[in-house]
Amino acid sequence: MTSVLRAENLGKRYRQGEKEVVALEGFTFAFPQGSTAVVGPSGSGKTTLLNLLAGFDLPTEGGVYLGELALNRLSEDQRAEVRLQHMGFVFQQWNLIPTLTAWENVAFPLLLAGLPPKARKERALELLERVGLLERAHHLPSRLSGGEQQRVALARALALDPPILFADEPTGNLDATSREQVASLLFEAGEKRTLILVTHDLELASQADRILHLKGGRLVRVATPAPG
Ligand SMILES: Nc1ncnc2c1ncn2[C@@H]1O[C@H](COP(=O)(O)OP(=O)(O)OP(=O)(O)O)[C@@H](O)[C@H]1O
Repeated sequence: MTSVLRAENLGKRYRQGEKEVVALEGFTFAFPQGSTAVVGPSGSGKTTLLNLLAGFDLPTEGGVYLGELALNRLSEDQRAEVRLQHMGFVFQQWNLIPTLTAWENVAFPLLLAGLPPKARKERALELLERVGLLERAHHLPSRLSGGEQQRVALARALALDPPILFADEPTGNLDATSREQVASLLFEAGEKRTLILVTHDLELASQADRILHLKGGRLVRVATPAPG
């Protein structure tokens, strides 16, 4: 198994007036290929961890490494470039651009990456087909259901075929049927990637290859769910 993303003794403290909040402490883990769910009570550091792993935020201790690359030694612009090239994101709020159609939303990262128009459209339509939404390609997000919007968001996250995929409560706003559809597409996409999934939903987490339990900012347990 190859490990592309690694956290070493990762920590984050926030200062709140006189007080210091330890959001994450001593987190060391190498994320292998496949899916890793991160669970824990509210305030246990899940979002903090995701923000550090993706380089949205910088740690107060330790580091995040993508192969040999130390993320915290890079500038904000360089980290944004690393995200564009190596990471895809699916969040609870779909964050689709409301004025762009489904395929244009999916094609947006391809535009940022400098692909020519024809290649952008072809790739976007191929991705929409993969998530079962080809016939919705020309719809604006407002004309799509929550589950459909989340599938568009997943297609967009996969546009540049990133080796790392982050998902934060990706099924949080969905009904049971859409939840299953999105979960199955997500885990399928995660099989050959490194999928890092933050969730409160233990049923969703149990479909991952491994589950990291955070408590009070610390990694307290790494569990492997029983297959099936
Ligand atoms: N910007 C900030 N300034 C100060 N404290 C913060 C900040 N962000 C997070 N914290 C604190 O760090 C701790 C961890 O927060 P975090 O959001 O990572 O937890 P979480 O597990 O994602 O919670 P939830 O499940 O509710 O989203 C909490 O005590 C939180 O109050």
